[in-house]
Amino acid sequence: MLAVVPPPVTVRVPAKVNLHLAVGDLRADGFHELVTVFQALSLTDEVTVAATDEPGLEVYGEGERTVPTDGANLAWRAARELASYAGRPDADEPKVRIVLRKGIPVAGGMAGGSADAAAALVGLSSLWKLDITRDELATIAGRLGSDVPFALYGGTALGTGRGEQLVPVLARHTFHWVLAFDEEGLSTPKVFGELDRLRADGKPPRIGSHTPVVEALASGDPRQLALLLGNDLQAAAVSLRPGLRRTLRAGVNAGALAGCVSGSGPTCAFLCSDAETAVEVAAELSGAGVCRTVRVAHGPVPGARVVGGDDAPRNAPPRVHA
Ligand SMILES: C[C@@](CO)(OP(=O)(O)O)[C@H](O)COP(=O)(O)OP(=O)(O)OC[C@H]1O[C@@H](n2ccc(N)nc2=O)[C@H](O)[C@@H]1O
Ligand SMILES: Nc1ncnc2c1ncn2[C@@H]1O[C@H](COP(=O)(O)OP(=O)(O)O)[C@@H](O)[C@H]1O
Repeated sequence: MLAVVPPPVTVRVPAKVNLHLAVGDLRADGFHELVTVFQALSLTDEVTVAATDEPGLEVYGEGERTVPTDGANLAWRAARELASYAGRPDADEPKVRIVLRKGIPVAGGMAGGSADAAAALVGLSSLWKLDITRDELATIAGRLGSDVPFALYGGTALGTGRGEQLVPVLARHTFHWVLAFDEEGLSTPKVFGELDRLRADGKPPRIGSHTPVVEALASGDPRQLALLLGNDLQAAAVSLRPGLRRTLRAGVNAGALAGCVSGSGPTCAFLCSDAETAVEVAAELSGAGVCRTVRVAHGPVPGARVVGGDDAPRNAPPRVHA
């Protein structure tokens, strides 16, 4: 009998930066209540999924040696969750090969693992020809991690709950960013823990409401937005990684409008007035010796999408196996 093997599917998925990240108190379930404004950036990972009888996962690019290739990988967990949701018989070990090409720094506060999970959900829905909506995928995504639903939708969004409940936010125009990657990642739970510790000592002050940030996004004026970037986790990330103070200063000295730690860090994100300035800031920051790598990016961009722009697999016609 002839079995048609579907062609592999490749999905591109964005990193995120938190323009506003207000951390509430620790909940009974171990998570903190959040109010955050996410923006998806043109810094991306690419995830290819292919049907196979020899399941496995390969990682290339940013942090390739530090990313787990076993069942702990978020893309692999996504494959299992989706296979189980779809009632597939291979749900324990889905018959897929997953290849991650990473541009997003690992443990960098830019949600790279979450992005790969979102991309795996989108890629496998297409590979397995599942009749599933993005909202259904978002429910599965929320079980995998607080940041995974946003990576599905992209754009600019307000996140509440533990960050997984999303509503889109209007962002006029494109914003230009410079990203400074640090030598090593920071663990998200450790940074939240450090914030709890600092707060128990009565510091630091909490950032205010997200409303002015939403207004600045609607105005499209980067100068207005720059004044409002705020992240409650920044003090905790800087406390664990004091060198970030120098990086943040260097970006502003190089000509950025403002800088902040992205999420739980240690990546620093610098908002610039336009694309040309971003390139100049990146060049100066690379020479300043305050970080490992510098990247230029813009946002908002769409969430996880099959490469080629539609959900049709883009590769050569199906191979036929005897
Ligand atoms: C801080 C943020 C901001 O967007 O992003 P990153 O900097 O990690 O990219 C997110 O809240 C991270 O989301 P994500 O990385 O998906 O975290 P999860 O897997 O859901 O949780 C990992 C751990 O972080 C802590 N955590 C996470 C989210 C939250 N609202 N409260 C928490 O206290 C908990 O200790 C949890 O066990
Ligand atoms: N696909 C993946 N890519 C990166 N890290 C992953 C992945 N799957 C699991 N991880 C684990 O998740 C941790 C957090 O990774 P990441 O999502 O990149 O950082 P952050 O939560 O700071 O945005 C890593 O240290 C790594 O051990």
